[in-house]
Amino acid sequence: MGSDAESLVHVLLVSFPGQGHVNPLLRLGKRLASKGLLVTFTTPESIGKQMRKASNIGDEPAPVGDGFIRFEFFEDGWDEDEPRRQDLDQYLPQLEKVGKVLIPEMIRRNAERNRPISCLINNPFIPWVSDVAESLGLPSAMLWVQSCACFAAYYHYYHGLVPFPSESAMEIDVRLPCMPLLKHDEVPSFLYPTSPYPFLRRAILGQYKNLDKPFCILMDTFQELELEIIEYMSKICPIKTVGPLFKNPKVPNANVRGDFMKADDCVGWLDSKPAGSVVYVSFGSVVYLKQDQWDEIAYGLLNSNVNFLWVMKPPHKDSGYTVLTLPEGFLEKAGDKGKVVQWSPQEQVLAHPAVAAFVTHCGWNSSMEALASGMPIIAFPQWGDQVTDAKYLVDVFKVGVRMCRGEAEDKLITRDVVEKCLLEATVGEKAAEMKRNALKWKAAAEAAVAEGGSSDRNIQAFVDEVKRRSVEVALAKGSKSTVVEAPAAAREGAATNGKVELVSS
Ligand SMILES: O=c1ccn([C@@H]2O[C@H](COP(=O)(O)OP(=O)(O)O)[C@@H](O)[C@H]2O)c(=O)[nH]1
Ligand SMILES: O=C(O[C@@H]1O[C@H](CO)[C@@H](O)[C@H](O)[C@H]1O)c1ccc(O)c(O)c1
Repeated sequence: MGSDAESLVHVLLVSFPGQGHVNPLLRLGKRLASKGLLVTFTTPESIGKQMRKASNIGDEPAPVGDGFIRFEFFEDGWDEDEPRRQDLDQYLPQLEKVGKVLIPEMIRRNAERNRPISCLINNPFIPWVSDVAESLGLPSAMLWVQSCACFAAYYHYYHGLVPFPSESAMEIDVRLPCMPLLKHDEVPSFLYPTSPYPFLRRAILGQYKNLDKPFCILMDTFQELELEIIEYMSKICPIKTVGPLFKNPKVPNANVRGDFMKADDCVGWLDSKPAGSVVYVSFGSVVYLKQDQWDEIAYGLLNSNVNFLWVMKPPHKDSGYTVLTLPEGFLEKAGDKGKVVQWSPQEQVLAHPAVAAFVTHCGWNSSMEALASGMPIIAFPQWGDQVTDAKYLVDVFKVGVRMCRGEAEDKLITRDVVEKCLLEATVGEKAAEMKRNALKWKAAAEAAVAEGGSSDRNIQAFVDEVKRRSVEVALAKGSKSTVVEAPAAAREGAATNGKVELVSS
């Protein structure tokens, strides 16, 4: 590795191996690198393999702005074809067991190669990363990859601060400070007593058990979007909003991406369509609908007569899902009005002038990408944070219409409802109003990440703090020579050029 990269303060980003977790952490990594850090991104090799195949990940550190980003993956201890990876109840404990050994080894290896790590950053579901940091005397931070509203909901649940739906009172509404009243089915659904995903509730709440360890909780949201709840929770936790992370104003190294699948080409097709004429339909990387629901959506799309781009990702072979099919003759009937792909370049799609609205499962990444692209949505949430995000997108941010309330409702949304929602979001006064609101959020998002905006200031403050702490870490370890751009406070009385040189003892 070039000595340029070696002289930079080095942070290690450890990601849960899900697309909705890798994307925001990698985007954060690029942002930190652009501000002059050396960033190493790690996640299990099973995903590393997919990322290398689908994206442009080389062996050398990639230059990003003033810094660099590089990748190192770790083995999770299971065979390549192990089906238990699809069962988080079994996989999360395995990751913790292996990660607690391999991440310290990775940190030691990097120190031996003249790039000592000064800070660890993880995303939710793998809270043990802050235990690793603590055991090695390193500072850690956590990137929360959902909304601040969801963060607050989990926080109040974990500490038992307000009543939540329980077995004895399933349908109670939940009143949280600085938030609209949440109906029982608008609370993150992992908290329902009947949730079929208790392991995800445990995984998220594990993060709250460890919440005193990270010195900073970074959030992929922005001050202006969730003003009151961010101010409220910031008095309780060391929160810094840094989103929307996907909007990187200086577009540094757009080649570094973390897709698990190569995106199909659909931009040429979009180019051939009139402005505001296409509905984009995607349910993210994990949600998988039932065949009868898929059929209703297909007929709703045909009957509405809109142009559509529909993502139909294949299920993982060990997921237990059967492959969805399209109704007979569907593609012929749609003709050039419709295009079906396995994976899309979503950021490009949402920014495309042909796209009028987005049918989304309301994962937080998709929600932020839509908001920050000025894209009205049609909410089709299923579980977890998605049901809360849908509430906010429709009733608070006012950029969408609701097509369903979530998986727990167990209701087939018929083709008539699908058609009605598609038309409501694309034609008429309500559609125009949602578009105006969406464009306001787009402008606010751009201002937040622009130089001097709320998220940009927070990123800069975080980078300065990491650099300041790296000096402390190096002093405590009596480590090898590390040259850092000193933050203003540390510069007083220090060496020239705003640089501090620490020499090994
Ligand atoms: O065809 C697709 C579908 C999704 N995504 C990306 O995958 C991520 C999905 O994250 P989200 O939180 O929306 O949902 P999840 O997949 O985690 O449920 C987002 O960054 C999307 O831009 C994409 O690039 N192409
Ligand atoms: O939670 C999982 O994925 C998604 O994460 C996003 C960020 O937290 C969130 O906004 C979205 O709604 C989720 O779908 C996830 C769950 C289970 C699993 O096996 C995964 O690989 C990811």
